[in-house]
Amino acid sequence: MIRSVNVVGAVIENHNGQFLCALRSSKMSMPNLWEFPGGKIKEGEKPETALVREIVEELGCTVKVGELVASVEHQYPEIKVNLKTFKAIIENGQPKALEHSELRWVPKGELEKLNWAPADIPTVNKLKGS
Ligand SMILES: Nc1nc2c([nH]c(=O)n2[C@H]2C[C@H](O)[C@@H](COP(=O)(O)OP(=O)(O)OP(=O)(O)O)O2)c(=O)[nH]1
Repeated sequence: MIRSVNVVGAVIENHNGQFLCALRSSKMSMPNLWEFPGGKIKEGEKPETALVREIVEELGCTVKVGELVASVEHQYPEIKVNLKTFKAIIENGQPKALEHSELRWVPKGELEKLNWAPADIPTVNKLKGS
């Protein structure tokens, strides 16, 4: 059976034009790859609601979700990921790496130097060209 998951990721930009990048920990699936923080959408949940929930769980802060950046279907060897990334701004709190091994603010010109989860590349390319 083809396994597929619907996933949301947050593109969070700060006032210096840097983007919040998160390194998946060695305990997560796809370990040691950079991603946009977020996670799986639950059955019946709106993508925007899922993103707010996941950011509280992973970063301990609340965000306001904005426009869609990219919608990507990526087939990994064992799973198909449907990833939607959204712009988001922090409303309350400071992001903390509650589940990731590292958080890093990266200017857009340096985003492509990170070792990204492959499904994230179209989002990185859109930001680079924006
Ligand atoms: N969160 C997130 N996941 C991504 C991105 N790119 C990408 O390929 N993925 C993949 C990794 C995982 O296979 C899946 C998301 O799973 P996850 O482990 O982050 O989600 P979750 O927190 O809801 O998971 P769980 O621990 O509840 O099972 O999507 C991304 O930018 N953000």
